[in-house]
Amino acid sequence: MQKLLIEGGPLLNGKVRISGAKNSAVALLPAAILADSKVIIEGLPDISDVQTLSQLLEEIGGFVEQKGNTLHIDPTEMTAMPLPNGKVKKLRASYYFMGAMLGRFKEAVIGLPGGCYLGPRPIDQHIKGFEALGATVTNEQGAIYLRADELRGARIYLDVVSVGATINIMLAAVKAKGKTIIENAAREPEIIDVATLLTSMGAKIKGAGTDVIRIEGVDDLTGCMHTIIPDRIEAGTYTIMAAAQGEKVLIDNVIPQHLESLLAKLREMGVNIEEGEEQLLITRNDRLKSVDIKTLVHPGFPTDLQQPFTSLLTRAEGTGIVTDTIYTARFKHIDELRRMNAKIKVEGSSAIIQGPTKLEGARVKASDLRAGAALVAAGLMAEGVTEITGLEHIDRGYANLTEKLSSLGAKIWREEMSEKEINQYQNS
Ligand SMILES: CC(=O)N[C@H]1[C@@H](OP(=O)(O)OP(=O)(O)OC[C@H]2O[C@@H](n3ccc(=O)[nH]c3=O)[C@H](O)[C@@H]2O)O[C@H](CO)[C@@H](O)[C@@H]1O
Ligand SMILES: C=C(OP(=O)(O)O)C(=O)O
Repeated sequence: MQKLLIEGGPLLNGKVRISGAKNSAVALLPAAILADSKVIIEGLPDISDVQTLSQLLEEIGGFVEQKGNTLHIDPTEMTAMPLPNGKVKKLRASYYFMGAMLGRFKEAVIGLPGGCYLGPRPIDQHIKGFEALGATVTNEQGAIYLRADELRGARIYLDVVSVGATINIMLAAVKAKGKTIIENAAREPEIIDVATLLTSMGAKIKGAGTDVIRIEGVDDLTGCMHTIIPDRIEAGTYTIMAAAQGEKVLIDNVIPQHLESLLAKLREMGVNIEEGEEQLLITRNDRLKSVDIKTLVHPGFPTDLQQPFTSLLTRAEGTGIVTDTIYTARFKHIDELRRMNAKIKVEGSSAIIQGPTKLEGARVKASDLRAGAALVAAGLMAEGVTEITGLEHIDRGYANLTEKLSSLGAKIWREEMSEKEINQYQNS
């Protein structure tokens, strides 16, 4: 087990290339289950969520071959093998095996998903969708059992705008008989990316990226080749780090339109941003002003960037309020930032940040993926050395983080933890 060390202070300079989107990748891999021949996905991020999903595809009989960042998935020999335990608990997106296996085999047994603990993360809207399509769904000892004699298209109104439910229902509906309409659908770019892959496989989908998605079921889906979109959350994280501790940083392979809400807030703070077609250039402003943010469904401010944004606010002048309306308890990073001398209090679903404060290096723990990103951003700005444990969370979603930040001039490295440190970490 390793820990991450950062000696804060050096200003970041240079270019960082953004990897393929985690939240697309984790749906594209299970989507390959639906094809009757090889699916090739290019530009995948080098993260543990992708490795875990590849292993799950192999567990159900898929043949998966990795060539650099490209994955060749041959789904022809796959079966409806139950996956009640084990790797499915390691990540959130294992829930996409429900929709994809139901779509192909009309049955599936999948353990309840893991992933970042951000407060309760129910999947009732996924289940509502599967049931509307004709499936019987039961929860037995922590595993979801799904079965249908036939899937039939349906009109499904999501009570809560959910990324996972929107994609999962799409996966189950593309091979259902007749027409499915998903109303109050989520509009994240990753949903468009998954719809693009499914369309290349032969699915008939209209409206992905809007709040009404129409799907006309087809009998067969074939293999295809697909290139994944860039990760807007990784891009947003590096943009925040550049605003926090950059001199001149070029973020490459980004779709700026995917980050409009973040860029608007950064500009309001006084961050200098130049937008290119696929690049963002961030140059230093020593005096940033505090702002308030409220997370919302896309295209609002993403909850996944709220935590790193909190770290940035510690160096801005004035009081900033961060309110998370999607995950109202997503504040486990705050106690750790306080250890680093941040002046922050949590009230209900808001964190109130008083700046500017000079952060100080400390021993801190990443409780989840974006809490980890928040601590890395803080470590870059802090005086002295910050030691971060909980790297298994960071590795789920940030490809080559140490290498990328080192190439920008950060003093960052990984070290093996001693047995005593591992015990302390596991008991904390
Ligand atoms: C793998 C993946 O893509 N993860 C992302 C996805 O998670 P995920 O798909 O799990 O998040 P959802 O969009 O489903 O959740 C949004 C909100 O709806 C609620 N809800 C969701 C489903 C449901 O059946 N019932 C229900 O009440 C959730 O508790 C949450 O408050 O979107 C989140 C919100 O942008 C992001 O933080 C995650 O990074
Ligand atoms: C919450 C996240 O991921 P997951 O849904 O995979 O836990 C995230 O990417 O910030």
